[in-house]
Amino acid sequence: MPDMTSKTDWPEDHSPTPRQALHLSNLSFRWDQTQPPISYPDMTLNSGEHLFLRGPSGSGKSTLLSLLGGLIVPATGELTLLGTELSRLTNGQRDRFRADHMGVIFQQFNLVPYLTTLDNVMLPCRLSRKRRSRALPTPREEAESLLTALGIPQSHWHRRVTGLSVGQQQRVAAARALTGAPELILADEPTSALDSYNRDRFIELLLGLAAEKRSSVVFVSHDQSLAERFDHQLALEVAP
Ligand SMILES: Nc1ncnc2c1ncn2[C@@H]1O[C@H](COP(=O)(O)OP(=O)(O)OP(=O)(O)O)[C@@H](O)[C@H]1O
Repeated sequence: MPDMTSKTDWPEDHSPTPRQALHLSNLSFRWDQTQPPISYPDMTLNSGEHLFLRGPSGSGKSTLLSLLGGLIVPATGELTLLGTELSRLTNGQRDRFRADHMGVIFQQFNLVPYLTTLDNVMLPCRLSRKRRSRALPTPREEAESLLTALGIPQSHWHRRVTGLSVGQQQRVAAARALTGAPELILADEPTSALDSYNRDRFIELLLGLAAEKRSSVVFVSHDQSLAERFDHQLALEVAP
């Protein structure tokens, strides 16, 4: 059985932000006919709440992030993000939806190697007018304040991002995910390369900045000790 726990009550919401960040109903996905489908428990995450997603290798954590990111479409069921049922969108509309509403932090960070640190952080604002309009006071100033908050020295801002350490690149990826206040941040094992001090500090910063921007975080990790920092947990199991 999935383990879903809720520790917080959602405060009264007077903003125009949709109340539900995500809702899964009867969701399943099949990579190919030789494998059993991966089935996901029904769940709802309210706007601004954070979800810790865990489960053994092969249980479908990364597959769920790909479904949430609209990179693949479900075999059955519904996946509703911010009130929009993703499978009703065309491929192009899903790409636009992702650019407008989601920040992603993957294990390999996916930073653009020939761009500077600052240009990497501002990239989502170049790709989405919505993100640009929410990057306050300006995309550049927001990028600078995120980099400062995440402890990236100013001397690194105009360097190619590949010149930064792995831990620094990871924080640049977090700044890029947060820029333009997307409603949903998807993070796939972003702390796997860090020692426990830097891991704790990174999560504190990520959740603190996400709270400022009222973004929901879906965070995948094998590290159960991190779970208590999240509003909800979802435990997946490998299909029999
Ligand atoms: N691109 C793919 N093509 C075919 N099968 C895939 C693909 N990606 C994942 N799978 C299969 O789907 C299942 C779930 O994989 P997934 O990567 O989602 O698990 P995970 O829980 O993220 O694992 P890990 O903790 O090892 O990253 C596995 O059986 C895997 O082999």
